[in-house]
Amino acid sequence: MDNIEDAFCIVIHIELREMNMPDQTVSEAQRIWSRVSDLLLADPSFGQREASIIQHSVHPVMAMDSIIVLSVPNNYTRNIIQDTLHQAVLRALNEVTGQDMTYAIRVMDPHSASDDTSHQAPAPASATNRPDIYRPAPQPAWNQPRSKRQPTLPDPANYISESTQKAAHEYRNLLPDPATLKHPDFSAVEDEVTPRVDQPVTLSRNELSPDLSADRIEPVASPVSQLSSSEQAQVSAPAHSIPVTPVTEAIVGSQAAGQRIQTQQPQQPQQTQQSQGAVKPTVTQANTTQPNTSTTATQPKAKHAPKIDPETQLNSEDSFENFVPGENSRFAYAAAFAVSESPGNSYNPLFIWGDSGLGKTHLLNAIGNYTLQLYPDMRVRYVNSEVFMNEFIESVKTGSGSHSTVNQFNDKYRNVDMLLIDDIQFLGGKIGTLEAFFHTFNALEQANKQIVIASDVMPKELKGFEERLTSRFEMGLQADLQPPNQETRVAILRMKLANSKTEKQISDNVLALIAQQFTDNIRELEGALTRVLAVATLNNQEVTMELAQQTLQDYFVQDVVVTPTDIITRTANFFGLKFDDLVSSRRSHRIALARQIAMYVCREMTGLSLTAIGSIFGGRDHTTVIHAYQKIANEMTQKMEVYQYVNDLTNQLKQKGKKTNDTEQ
Ligand SMILES: Nc1ncnc2c1ncn2[C@@H]1O[C@H](COP(=O)(O)OP(=O)(O)OP(=O)(O)O)[C@@H](O)[C@H]1O
Repeated sequence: MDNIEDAFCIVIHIELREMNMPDQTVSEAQRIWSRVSDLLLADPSFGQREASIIQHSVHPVMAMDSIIVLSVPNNYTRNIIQDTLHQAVLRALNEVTGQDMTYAIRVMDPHSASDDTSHQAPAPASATNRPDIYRPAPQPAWNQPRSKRQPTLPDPANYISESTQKAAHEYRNLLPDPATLKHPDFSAVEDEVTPRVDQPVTLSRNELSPDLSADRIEPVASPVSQLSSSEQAQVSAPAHSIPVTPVTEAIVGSQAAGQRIQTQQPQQPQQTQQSQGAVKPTVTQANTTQPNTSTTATQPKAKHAPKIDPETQLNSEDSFENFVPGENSRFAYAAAFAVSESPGNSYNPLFIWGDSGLGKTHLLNAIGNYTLQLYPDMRVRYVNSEVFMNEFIESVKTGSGSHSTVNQFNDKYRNVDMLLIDDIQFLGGKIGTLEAFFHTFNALEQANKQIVIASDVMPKELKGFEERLTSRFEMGLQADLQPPNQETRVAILRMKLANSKTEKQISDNVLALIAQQFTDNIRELEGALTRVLAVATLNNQEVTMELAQQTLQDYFVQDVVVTPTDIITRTANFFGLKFDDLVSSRRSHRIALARQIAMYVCREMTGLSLTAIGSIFGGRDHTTVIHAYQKIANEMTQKMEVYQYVNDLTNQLKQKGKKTNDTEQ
């Protein structure tokens, strides 16, 4: 019998006989499978993933006549056996038994039969009486040593739609065999895995905040002296000083995204006439697209605030389900999916890189969220590298380098099963933090814990990183994200529209028009959709081509120089506030609204990371920025004045940016 499907039919008959299944059929199956798996594991053509499946995920149930019944935990495992191991299993069975033997697979989780009921044998009535045979092994915690782990993958169908799963598995053939990837040799660093805090740590110059002049830097004692100069500056900065150190670094980094940003500490703006009192924003939109206060358009339902899990720091809103894979991102998407399904086993580290706004953070969060759905016991942590650095420096600062605080930091990032680190490029030249990250990386890699890294450039283009680290990044799988093509951009817009909860319809022509104008950055694409929806909703109009064209006319002029200082200054002026109000901790309604609008515009116009924006606004957390961004995006479609503030502010900034450009040319 060479058709595996026939075997499944036979299994149904076998199942009926299982109630009286003689024990020797069980031991016979175990004997056969043990030898078959030895043969398979000796085959060098199989990768880590297959080896792991053979060793841990396949359990012999019984052998009878010329069939062996194997149980696997889920459809995913079954598919891999059928797709990549089928012929080899048949060959090995024949070799071991000396006869034309075949196999049948039973998927243990009954729910996972959803996509193949024709193949699925019903659970035998005797199953509950034969726990050693029919029940899956107890679900172990993921922090157990790897050798003791049992398969725990529940049915993905419980968490993710069939179409998403199908797409991810379809693209999987784009991925290389994990076994072909080189893996780092850790022998050289074994002794160093836990850095000693009593040894000098060097902080590099660029870990110093550029706006902190050297004479402001107080002498620091060991182990602070082990940090780079910019890290030292942060350590020695008085608690009340403005937490700008990481921000300025990020700002410099953001130039890659085509923005020119000031790095010095923003000056308090001159009091202008405008800033003496509240200034009503000037309306600059053409009449047809002006939000109309007198109309009561259908209000979209308020989008709930993003949920950032305090423990994992994952944003629950970013999933594989709401990520639209296109030609530009299929490889990264498939790799991300594979890593979620088989963390630590397939591609480690996974290095995702691409320009701003192309979905790196989204994929990182999707990996974390999906992994936790599949493996609820796993310890997953998302961190932006700026936060990583701040926490590292804080650990040195708080305990004056004592073992306890540094160890707490180490524990936090080493005692995880999956570390997702975003914007790694930010650590360039931060010698002390890079050292800490190097050891974290090694500790995790050695323990087969999954590491996923996001960056705006590929490993070998990372600036300020030692070769020992970039070479490690290169040893996993690198997956890039490119700007999406027109078709994918339209698909993304369609999905964002569906998820926006607005009741407005937008024709394909209009979606195509928006997609044509925003080609390089999906965040901008989303921003454009938000504006078009806002104007239509507030005017109670349909979204016509004309309305869309007019709304987007001047939206995001290319090559405009916009700095956070400009944005904060102008927003403060708009609201009759001072620059300092927006970066202060004050929370009056007016200040909070102005601050949220300024954060929204910063996110849209500067390409700064969430963490960088949070730091600029008085050291706020990145989750505050996400909240502000989504709140304002939502309110723009509901409140005319919010739309106008944002629109006028953007127009003013663009005008100023253009002038600056013109002067410089
Ligand atoms: N393929 C996609 N499908 C749906 N939404 C996407 C896709 N790619 C990106 N997005 C959305 O675009 C926005 C920007 O994505 P994200 O923040 O992940 O980009 P990024 O590459 O991390 O940018 P940055 O480097 O500036 O932080 C997010 O709202 C994200 O949900």
